[in-house]
Amino acid sequence: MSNEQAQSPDSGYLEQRKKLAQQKRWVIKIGSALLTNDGQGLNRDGMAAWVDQIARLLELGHEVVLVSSGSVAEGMTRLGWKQRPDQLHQLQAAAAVGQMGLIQAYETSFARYQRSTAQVLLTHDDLSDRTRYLNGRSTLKTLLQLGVVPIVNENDTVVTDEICFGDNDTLGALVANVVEADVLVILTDQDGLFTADPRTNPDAEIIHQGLASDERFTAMAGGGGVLGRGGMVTKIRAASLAARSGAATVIVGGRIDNVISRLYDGELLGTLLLPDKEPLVARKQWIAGHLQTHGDLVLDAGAVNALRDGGRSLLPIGVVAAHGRFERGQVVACRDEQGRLIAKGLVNYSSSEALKILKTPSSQLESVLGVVSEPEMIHRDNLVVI
Ligand SMILES: Nc1ncnc2c1ncn2[C@@H]1O[C@H](COP(=O)(O)OP(=O)(O)O)[C@@H](O)[C@H]1O
Ligand SMILES: N[C@@H](CCC(=O)OP(=O)(O)O)C(=O)O
Repeated sequence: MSNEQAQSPDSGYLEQRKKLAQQKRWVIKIGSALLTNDGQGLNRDGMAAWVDQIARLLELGHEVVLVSSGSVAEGMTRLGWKQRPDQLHQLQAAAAVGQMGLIQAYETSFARYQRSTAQVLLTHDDLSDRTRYLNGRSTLKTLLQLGVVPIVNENDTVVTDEICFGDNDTLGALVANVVEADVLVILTDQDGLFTADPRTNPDAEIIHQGLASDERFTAMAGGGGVLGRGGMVTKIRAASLAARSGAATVIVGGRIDNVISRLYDGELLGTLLLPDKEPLVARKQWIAGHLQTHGDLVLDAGAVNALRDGGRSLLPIGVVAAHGRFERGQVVACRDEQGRLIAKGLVNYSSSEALKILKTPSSQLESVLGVVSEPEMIHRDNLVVI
């Protein structure tokens, strides 16, 4: 979605909203705070109402991937647990039990419209591995072509970071990148992003529109509630991740009557965060989407400038230190000497080789390493400046 109007806050809000109806591929993320009926199992009425609206979008020729939380809460109900357990393996067990109920509820609800659903359980690591990423992408795209609604959640049985943090927002953004969605809708328990957390600041005002990269929003965003836990911080970060593949993000209250349909009809609801840079090609999105990198390269000031301003490759001569263990072809973070993240990229040398060629001119690589495959530490085609 284009951002021409994003810079002029007073004009064009409604113009931008009208464009939502033209967006073909939607990723809709429904958060725990909404799905879990204040901890008493799934909010089935809410789910049925969102499904009604999604069915309308599908009927109108749009494609929808649903990213849904709620497995832990449903699992707790099925297991008769009143309190969210502290122990990780119990949370994971609850998620495994509850995922059944979650999928059953969606399956039944979409069946009213003769729509099939598909369960897709992913981890961030799956999306960091190039082969799994490509497999995941083709499966999701095939499901969309078949008119099936993929319902994505984290694979909580095998990962622990996300379940602790309670963050499906990032997963929603990564899925938006994978399927190259046009719009990411994040349904939550507040009407949108406010100037401060409205739970503690009754005077806070809603932000109608902005740029996904605007760092002021991160400062306004606080953590989450009891059931959902990532809070607004993860939603803002998700908007900026989604923007990398050109998707606009709407953060909006899922309890607003007919919210998805009304957004589609161009009503000024929630917060629209627009992408403000050209979308990255798919390979670069995949690199940028890596939340965990395999190691760090520390760059001198000249190398930082060459990457930032010159769009150049990273040469070994500009690398002053290498940390961590990585292999050729893995994603590493590039930092300046103060530790700030500058870029991420696919490295041409393993960590042991990289340590041997720190600050080395490309012409001398062969004498140090014996053989030289590439003169660059990271080629610019494999580098994303952050
Ligand atoms: N600036 C803000 N604007 C709106 N909500 C905010 C803000 N800062 C923090 N929040 C909190 O974020 C919560 C939503 O996030 P979260 O609890 O993780 O929900 P979900 O399960 O939908 O992801 C809200 O209940 C709200 O209290
Ligand atoms: N994957 C887990 C937790 C994910 C979660 O709570 O995320 P969020 O909805 O962003 O607060 C679940 O389905 O319960």
